[in-house]
Amino acid sequence: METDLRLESSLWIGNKRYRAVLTGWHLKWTEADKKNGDKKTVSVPVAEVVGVENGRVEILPQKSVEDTDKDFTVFYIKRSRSRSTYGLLWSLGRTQFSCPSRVLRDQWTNHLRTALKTHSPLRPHRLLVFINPFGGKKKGREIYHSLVAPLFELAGISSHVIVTERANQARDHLLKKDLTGFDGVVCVGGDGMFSEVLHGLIGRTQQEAGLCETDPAVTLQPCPLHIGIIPAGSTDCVCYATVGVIDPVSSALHIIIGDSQPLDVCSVHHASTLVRYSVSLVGYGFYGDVLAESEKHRWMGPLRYDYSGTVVYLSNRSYAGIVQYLPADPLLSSPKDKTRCLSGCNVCSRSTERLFPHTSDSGSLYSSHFSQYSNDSEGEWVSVEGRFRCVSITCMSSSCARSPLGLSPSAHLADGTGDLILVWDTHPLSFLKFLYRHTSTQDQFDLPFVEVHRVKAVRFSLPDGREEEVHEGIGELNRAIEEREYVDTVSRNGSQQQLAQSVVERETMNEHKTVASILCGLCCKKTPAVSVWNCDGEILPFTEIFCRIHGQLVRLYARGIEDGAAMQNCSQESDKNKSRCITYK
Ligand SMILES: Nc1ncnc2c1ncn2[C@@H]1O[C@H](COP(=O)(O)OP(=O)(O)OP(=O)(O)O)[C@@H](O)[C@H]1O
Repeated sequence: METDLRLESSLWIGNKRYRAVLTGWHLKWTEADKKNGDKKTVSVPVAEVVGVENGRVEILPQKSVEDTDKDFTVFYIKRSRSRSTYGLLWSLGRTQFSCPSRVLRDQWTNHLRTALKTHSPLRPHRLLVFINPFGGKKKGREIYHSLVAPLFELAGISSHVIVTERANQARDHLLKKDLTGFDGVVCVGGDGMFSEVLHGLIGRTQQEAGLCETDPAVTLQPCPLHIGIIPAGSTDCVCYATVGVIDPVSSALHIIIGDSQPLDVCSVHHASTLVRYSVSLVGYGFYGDVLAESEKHRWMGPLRYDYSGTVVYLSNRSYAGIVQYLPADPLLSSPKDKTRCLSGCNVCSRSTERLFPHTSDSGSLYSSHFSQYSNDSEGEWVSVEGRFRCVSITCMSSSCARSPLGLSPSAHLADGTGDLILVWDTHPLSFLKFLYRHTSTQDQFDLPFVEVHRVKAVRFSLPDGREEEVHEGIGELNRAIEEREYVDTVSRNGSQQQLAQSVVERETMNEHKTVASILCGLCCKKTPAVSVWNCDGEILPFTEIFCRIHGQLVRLYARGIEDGAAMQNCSQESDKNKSRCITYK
């Protein structure tokens, strides 16, 4: 809805005269000296104005300022399509305006700056930035200083930058240090770096609330600080799934304008221990084996995943297990409804109302309504037992450049549920068909050996007697794994300090044997009895786990995937509350 007109005058861009109008919500300019039919209007939402500067200013690739009395420059978000990605790329648009007088120039810049404050209440002022200098191609520092810092400076954001010197430094900082005055935390790196920040912020929030995060029955408190991701890793899946592109400038612009995307988080427990948090994949069987295998070939770089995928596929394994799950309300959505969770998703918005029933303004979501956070009432658990090629739980579509629709194309980012995908033992060619469908638009769930369920919690256990089998004949391998510093890998950016205490110590030895048996299978070509869990790219030290989905536990500086086609479809609908979830082909 447009508010009252705020400012209108003639302005010049180059030697052309324009009629410029600033309403509460939009800055528009229309060429004045053209016939009505030929007039084109450029309209920029105030919420997407990045900054307003006096004079004729450029920012990228280098800052230059021509300080003139009658000019001002407006920076704003421009969108373009990228052939290789599903979402839209954002870049910095710039228009230099000339006014007839300095007084009018000052009026424009003051009005625009006031409009920005009024209409973008979630814009950050101060950010804590962690850069992993070793993530991906080791370009984190360069990416931040050349592409991101100039944009933050333009937007008036001050940042405290920490270049990490060791794994888990960001997590430990967030758990222990004073965070007063920060609006958000930015990680420059890949999914591992994001995971560190996720664990640190969730842990800190629960500490301050006096909640015991290890207890799976406890309803965790949402984090008050937003997380921004500047992609600079070798795997940037969380960024891809929440922004739609892997592009540091797009991500920086989402941070600057204070976009806010809630995200569900899955807590993974073993007995009374919190093992890890996950946002994308908790996978047993194929995905666990591929990760375990790839750890042996780190020297190959990202190619190790292709290599390990082939090795594991050829070893043709399935695993026995008991899966119990708590289904989500089928009336709200379904993993097979062929919709996509896109920016402004209606299912997620309705979930916000359900999870935080007394909140009307998302900006105040975490400040004043903690006590209103309500848990869905428990339903009936369902139990299945058999042999599985893989068991996967995902809180989001987990789309990535290789699998543009992801593991579960209709999963939602913030509806308080996860999707449980069960792939029963099947012929190798049928399993290959399932895997191949992830790279195309064919429905990977439309296969007789695949089940998918929308769930709130999942429990996985081994059939009686399996543990015995696991522990046979693995003494040698245990030693080999210790040499490979497996223990370090597991705890590298894993659970909080307080989690891995006595229970872990006692059980870890047994569980290492489980992992050993996997690696044993791969080296000795003997089929192991159990697989391992791959939790967002880390191997879990336990086989029997309990997973619970926590609705909208964190917020990212993102807005979900913007899709041009979807926006066009929706703009043709008259209903104000239309769904932004479109049908995919
Ligand atoms: N200074 C550092 N030295 C070593 N490791 C670090 C450092 N800073 C962060 N890490 C760790 O590096 C791991 C990988 O980082 P990141 O996700 O940024 O890059 P990546 O290339 O995508 O990694 P990967 O593909 O191996 O997950 C993270 O788990 C993080 O804990």
